[in-house]
Amino acid sequence: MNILSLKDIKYVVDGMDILKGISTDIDKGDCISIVGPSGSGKSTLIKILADLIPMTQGEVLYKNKHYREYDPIQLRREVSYCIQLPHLFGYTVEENLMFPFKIRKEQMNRQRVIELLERMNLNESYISKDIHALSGGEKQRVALIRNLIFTPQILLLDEVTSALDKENALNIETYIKELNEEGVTVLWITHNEAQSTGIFNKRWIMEEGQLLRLEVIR
Ligand SMILES: Nc1ncnc2c1ncn2[C@@H]1O[C@H](COP(=O)(O)OP(=O)(O)OP(=O)(O)O)[C@@H](O)[C@H]1O
Repeated sequence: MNILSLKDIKYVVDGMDILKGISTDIDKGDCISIVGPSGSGKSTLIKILADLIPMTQGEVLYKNKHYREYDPIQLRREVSYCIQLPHLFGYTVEENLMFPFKIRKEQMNRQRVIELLERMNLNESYISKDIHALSGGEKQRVALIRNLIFTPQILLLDEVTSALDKENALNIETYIKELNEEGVTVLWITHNEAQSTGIFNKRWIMEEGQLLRLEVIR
């Protein structure tokens, strides 16, 4: 089943064609790695799919409906976006992990939070930690947990394991693979070609604002 359709997406800034008309379909359950040289437009495309920046021209359809037909809050719950240098707010890890519950007007499910912390190799004590005391890799993991407390339909990831050591990067990859097997569709910008879990079923190769090639891996 087709979950996302990209129709001739263009993005122009100051007369520069950053994205030059990208069209493709994404099936539910796809796990796609997006690769390409620096400046080829990978992050820009992901931000458009995350509904964070408006495209200059084109359409994105989610479950056959235009993005603009959805309530933006609902869309953000279903299409979740996580970046390399995530923004954590306030002072503590708890404030950040409480946020997804807060916007749903729910009490924090502490058990769920602990389960995810442990899954990401962080223990319960992290809940009360000051975010300013976290390493880059710990911040990346806290941000990822914030995105995954409520499982999204689509997960958009931009270099989310860049600050992690090999073991933690592999751990996250394994977890994302499990989510994918449960039906979450994943688009993941990664420079790490040696992803060892065989997680991806497709690869998009971008160059100069275009989708140069689409490879089917399995
Ligand atoms: N708002 C903007 N204003 C000016 N230039 C922009 C803007 N957004 C993107 N660009 C330019 O568009 C090009 C593509 O940027 P983008 O971040 O999407 O590339 P990328 O493939 O993700 O690169 P990297 O692998 O280095 O992260 C770059 O040259 C960037 O400088």
